[in-house]
Amino acid sequence: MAVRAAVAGASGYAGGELLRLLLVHPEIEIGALTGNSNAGQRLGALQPHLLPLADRVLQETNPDVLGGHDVVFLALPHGQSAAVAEQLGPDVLVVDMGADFRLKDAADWEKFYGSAHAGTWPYGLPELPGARAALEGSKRIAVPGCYPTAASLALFPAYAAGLAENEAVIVAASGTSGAGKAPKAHLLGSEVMGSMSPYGVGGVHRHTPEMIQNLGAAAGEPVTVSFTPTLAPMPRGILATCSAKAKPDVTAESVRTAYEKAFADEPFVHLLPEGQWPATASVYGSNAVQIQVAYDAAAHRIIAISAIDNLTKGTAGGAVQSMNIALGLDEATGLTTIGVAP
Ligand SMILES: NC(=O)C1=CN([C@@H]2O[C@H](COP(=O)(O)OP(=O)(O)OC[C@H]3O[C@@H](n4cnc5c(N)ncnc54)[C@H](OP(=O)(O)O)[C@@H]3O)[C@@H](O)[C@H]2O)C=CC1
Ligand SMILES: CC(=O)N[C@@H](CCC(=O)OP(=O)(O)O)C(=O)O
Repeated sequence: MAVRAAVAGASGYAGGELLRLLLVHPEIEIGALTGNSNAGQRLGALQPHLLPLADRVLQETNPDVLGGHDVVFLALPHGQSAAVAEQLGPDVLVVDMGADFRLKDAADWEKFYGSAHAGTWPYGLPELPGARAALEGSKRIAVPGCYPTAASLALFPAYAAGLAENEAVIVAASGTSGAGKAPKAHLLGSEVMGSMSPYGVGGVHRHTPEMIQNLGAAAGEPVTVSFTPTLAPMPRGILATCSAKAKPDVTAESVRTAYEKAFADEPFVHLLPEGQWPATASVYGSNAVQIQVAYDAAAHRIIAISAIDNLTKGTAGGAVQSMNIALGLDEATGLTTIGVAP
């Protein structure tokens, strides 16, 4: 019997990407689609690439509309999910693509998001140590932020293997869809095209505590993270350049071995052959993650670089992958590692 799934936030970028994936998922039947300011609109007017759903009309986001489904995806601005989720029954699988339930530390939440902490749900990055076990059979999933997905996958093997000192430096470039559909002055075409620019500099970006949480868990001790996001003139993709000082006695060989071991059985993470480097174009529209790692002997640092599609593995693909695990389906059901090129 098909799994009925509702999508709240179906007019947004994350909701649209999720629907693109759910339309080809063999176990899913798409139920209610909701919006906010666009409630009452045809989906075809908002997401013209989702042809099979073009005549569906967006409903309002409320528990009456979202109830009665097996799975409810919340692709809402952060801070909006908790109120909706608490009105959905404990038997419904709720997958929050926003930030509301990602952080364990309430003080971190309050500092970076400026509101009361709603709680903590099993974290939807299955590749992290112990994450799959927490997702199996769960009725609540917190999908990670896009930058923490890219950065945590790039660096956790170094920490889990005890190869890196407890400070990491992460500089990541994101495509503009990471900022959502709502118009923003710094995202006007003429501001973004042909230029790269940093933002959220100096430890203030809200994804910093999420990276600290993930890398600290892998290390088994606190890790400090200096994170600098940058905006790149492309619609999709994240390239994260991550480094950490190596512990004494680390060698290029020990680093390579740790990464090979960490990703040997992963269906979506591809540790590239030595000499080949990740590129956002190679993972466009796919749930794949490309990773390469190097040991800089002169600086005594481990350098790990990852590329993801922020809307696929960074949001909607990660959500579907975690949903599959929670439902007991094969983790890769409905997902592809095949990209679009050029
Ligand atoms: N874009 C990305 O790469 C990533 C996004 N995410 C997260 O996914 C979530 C959605 O992001 P994204 O799709 O980019 O954002 P968009 O701005 O593109 O879409 C937001 C969606 O939420 C709806 N919405 C807005 N306000 C409310 C409200 N008060 N109540 C109910 N629905 C509301 C909008 O409806 P309407 O259009 O009808 O007003 C729209 O469907 C966010 O939490 C975001 O942080 C996570 C990882 C990466
Ligand atoms: C380019 C850009 O603006 N990116 C977004 C991150 C997108 C994301 O992952 O957002 P959530 O944590 O809210 O899910 C930002 O830096 O705010």
